[in-house]
Amino acid sequence: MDIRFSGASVSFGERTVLQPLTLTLTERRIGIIGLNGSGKTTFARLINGLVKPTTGSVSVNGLDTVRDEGAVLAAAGFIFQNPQHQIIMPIVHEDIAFGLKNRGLKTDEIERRVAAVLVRFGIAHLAKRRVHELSGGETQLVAISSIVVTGPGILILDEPTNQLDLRNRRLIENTIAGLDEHAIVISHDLPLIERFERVLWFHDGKLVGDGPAPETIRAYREAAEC
Ligand SMILES: Nc1ncnc2c1ncn2[C@@H]1O[C@H](COP(=O)(O)OP(=O)(O)OP(=O)(O)O)[C@@H](O)[C@H]1O
Repeated sequence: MDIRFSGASVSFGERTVLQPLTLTLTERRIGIIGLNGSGKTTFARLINGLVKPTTGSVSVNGLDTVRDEGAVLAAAGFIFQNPQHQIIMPIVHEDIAFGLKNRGLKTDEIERRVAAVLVRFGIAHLAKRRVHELSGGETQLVAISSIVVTGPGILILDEPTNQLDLRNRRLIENTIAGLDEHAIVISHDLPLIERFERVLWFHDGKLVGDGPAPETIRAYREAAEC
């Protein structure tokens, strides 16, 4: 993974919500922390081109998020804060197959890939269930599966343990730890990211901390006085 921000900033109208940023991301596990409204989601959305830089540029494995929009979307999958918002089909199996059907894959290839991902995430028994009847943790696993099945090398997860109980939170924590893909995780759940190789801390649209997880989390806790 090679993600490069070169003087990338984001403004909405007159308001700059992310100050110009130049950095390279290569680590397998990267956490993003900061108070509400500090720019975390905007930063993460820049990576897969859901938000375009107002100044500068962002590239993913040499692909520019503006020029090579489709290829960037395929390389970096985004799992939204509320997985309900990204689930499109009513049945688990159909939802996981949806992205592959859209890409025009043959039926047997779709079946093979969906079956593999269901087994990989331990949800084969849920294949025929209605998505809206699943628990929070199960829904999150379906959302992750629906993205992973399309084969991105990078996963961006926006508050994946938000509103999960302790058991489901642990399930998602273990799932993230076991991912073969690179993972960039936005979280207010600091223990979730405490073993990550690198943590970025945003405050008021500025990157104010960037380093190994223990140091960055400690500085963030001290600043937030909690
Ligand atoms: N499309 C948009 N139009 C206008 N302002 C926006 C837009 N998207 C985000 N913002 C503003 O940019 C700022 C940063 O938002 P962002 O969602 O990146 O923060 P965050 O750190 O992810 O917050 P949270 O922890 O609450 O999810 C906020 O003030 C938000 O209101």
